[in-house]
Amino acid sequence: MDGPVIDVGELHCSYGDFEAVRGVGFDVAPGELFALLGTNGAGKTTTMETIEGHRTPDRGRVRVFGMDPVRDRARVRPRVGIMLQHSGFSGDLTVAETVRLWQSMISNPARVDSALEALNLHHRRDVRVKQLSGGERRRLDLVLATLGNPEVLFLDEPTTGLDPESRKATWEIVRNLLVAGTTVLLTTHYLEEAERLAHRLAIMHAGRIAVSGSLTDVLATQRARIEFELPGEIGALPDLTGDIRRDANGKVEVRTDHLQHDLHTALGWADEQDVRLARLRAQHASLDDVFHAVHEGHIDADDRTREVVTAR
Ligand SMILES: Nc1ncnc2c1ncn2[C@@H]1O[C@H](COP(=O)(O)OP(=O)(O)OP(=O)(O)O)[C@@H](O)[C@H]1O
Repeated sequence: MDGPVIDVGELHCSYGDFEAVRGVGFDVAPGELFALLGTNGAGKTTTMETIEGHRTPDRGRVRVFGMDPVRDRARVRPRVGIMLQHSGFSGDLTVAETVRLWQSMISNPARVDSALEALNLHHRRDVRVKQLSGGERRRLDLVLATLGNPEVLFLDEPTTGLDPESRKATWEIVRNLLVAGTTVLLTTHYLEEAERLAHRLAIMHAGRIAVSGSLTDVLATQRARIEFELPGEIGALPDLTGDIRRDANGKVEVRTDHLQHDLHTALGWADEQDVRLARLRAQHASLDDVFHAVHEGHIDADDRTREVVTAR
């Protein structure tokens, strides 16, 4: 389709007097994975549920395939797969019975066997759902969400509670879905998950998007860092473009917009002074740094200069 698959603008949602989502806006292009990150209670699930059509917003725009997910539910729902944080299936049914039950409720379902094989659950088909491990249960949730071959998949914390191997297996499945052209909206607390999977991402805090864009854009909102240690007898410091701080133990930290230039200068200075820069590290900002800055309020959604909007 032309235009975004998901289009959200100035979205506001409340629980009673409490406004949980305060003017959120983003769009997701066909075949793209967009990740919503954020602190606990930031409003990710509320935003997701509103786009899924489970909640009517106070105000703002929500469009999926250009349609209103609440008003046009009958036309939107068959094209969408949803993996909730907690699915409500009976634990007494076996895995195969659960998949068959779900299959009977949707149009265009995949075959039970191939769906279970894809997520390595085939050998567990006759086990009751309540006897599955947490990881197997999450994989079953993913089987159910993808059973109708959806064009758009909503994944709300799909790998929470999974061990590293199961998490990687889930990422592989999501990657295959992306290759097949599925559009994905993901919420996660795992920064690595967003780094590995997302084409674009947004970090939410207190109901707002603090920063959004491609990973490169988001990382560019924070300065790079150079760290080293100097012996106590060296009082001078190199003349760098970045901000330099030195603590009582001789540890030096530089925050800079010009990593390569300042690193070059620092190394030249060390040569001239004949000093060793012990424990030298130079690195661009990580997603963890950006997340921390958002959490600490150093990136504010109202500070529009910090918001990065990318043109695709
Ligand atoms: N049913 C509800 N009634 C009242 N307040 C709610 C309800 N559901 C969520 N909230 C509040 O709305 C805010 C946003 O919650 P939401 O679950 O959307 O955040 P989240 O970013 O998904 O959080 P988490 O990462 O912890 O899952 C939180 O302050 C939460 O306490």
